[in-house]
Amino acid sequence: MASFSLSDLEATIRERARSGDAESWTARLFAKGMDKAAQKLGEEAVETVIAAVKGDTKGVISESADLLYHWLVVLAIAGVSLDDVLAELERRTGQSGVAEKASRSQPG
Ligand SMILES: N=c1c2ncn([C@@H]3O[C@H](COP(=O)(O)OP(=O)(O)OP(=O)(O)O)[C@@H](O)[C@H]3O)c2ncn1[C@@H]1O[C@H](COP(=O)(O)O)[C@@H](O)[C@H]1O
Repeated sequence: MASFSLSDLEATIRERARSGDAESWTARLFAKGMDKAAQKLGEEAVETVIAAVKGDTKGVISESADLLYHWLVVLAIAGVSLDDVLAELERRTGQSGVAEKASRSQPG
């Protein structure tokens, strides 16, 4: 299991965005704004889909890494944190738990 987390990458992205470093892809993407970042996210999503459909395992891993990185950039520009998304996923888990219990208690 990798010791690196999406939370680590989110922190790196925020730090690089603040740096304004001309060599930093992250800083340059933030400077270009949401339209460019969202476009890159869409491209990486499509490239991931293509790799998956082709059965290209290495491609799926590499494109997924690009996808997650650009997804976190879009989240940051949108002012949304990884925690916000995880909280929503957690809420849904709770909801499905309630739905499952309800269906189990139904007769027949
Ligand atoms: N995980 C990534 C990461 N994944 C992808 N990319 C960059 O995303 C870019 C997009 O890939 P493309 O193949 O589409 O690039 P491109 O064809 O040059 O782009 P366009 O011409 O389409 O605009 C590439 O330049 C990659 O380097 C990333 N850039 C940075 N990170 C992380 O962010 C950290 C900070 O990076 P800097 O901001 O560059 O310091 C790094 O240490 C990494 O941890």
